[in-house]
Amino acid sequence: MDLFSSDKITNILPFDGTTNYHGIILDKSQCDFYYQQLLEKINWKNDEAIIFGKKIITKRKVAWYGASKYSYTYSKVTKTANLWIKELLELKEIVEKESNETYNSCLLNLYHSGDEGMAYHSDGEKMMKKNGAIASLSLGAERKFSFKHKETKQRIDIVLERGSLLVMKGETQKNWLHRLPPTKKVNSPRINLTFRTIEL
Ligand SMILES: O=C(O)CCC(=O)C(=O)O
Ligand SMILES: [Fe+2]
Repeated sequence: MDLFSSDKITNILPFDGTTNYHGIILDKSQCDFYYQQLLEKINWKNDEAIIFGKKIITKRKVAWYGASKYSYTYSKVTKTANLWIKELLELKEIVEKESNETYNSCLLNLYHSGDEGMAYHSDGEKMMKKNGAIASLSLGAERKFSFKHKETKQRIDIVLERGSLLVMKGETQKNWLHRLPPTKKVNSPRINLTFRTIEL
């Protein structure tokens, strides 16, 4: 985190968690460069899960990367991490410096258009470090992102700008759900990267 960016970092949650919006941390040429590289080089796959005994295949594409071939089973489907590529290691370093945290894995999502989103959930999987920071970097189309408190149901909306960083930490996952709502207003793709720390 540099001296000049720290004053624009704000916790967007009113209580029960810390989610800092750092604003735009990548300039336009970095955004264009990494967006293209990731589109071409990432091992994108449609996500699969078994829900109520039925196989679900998402339109959104996903990929999981990390420092070793971590594997875990979620909704009866086993996933294995791909090994870091150069561009992800570069982005990881930028994000680690800006957030003052470290990460050992990254989940990537590719939303082809505003039709695709992600339903309310929290990211408290067993293999993730408890209350560990999750750093969300956005490339491509700007999208709205929403939080909903698990008890009070209070909602907080934010626009995730291209090249922006949002860092969820502390009790955010315990107390709040988040989602990427689908929207008719967006027709272009977005890539999101969430850097995380997993413990095996
Ligand atoms: O696409 C996003 O901004 C969020 C993705 C997300 O919540 C997740 O991968 O857990
Ligand atoms: Fe999430």
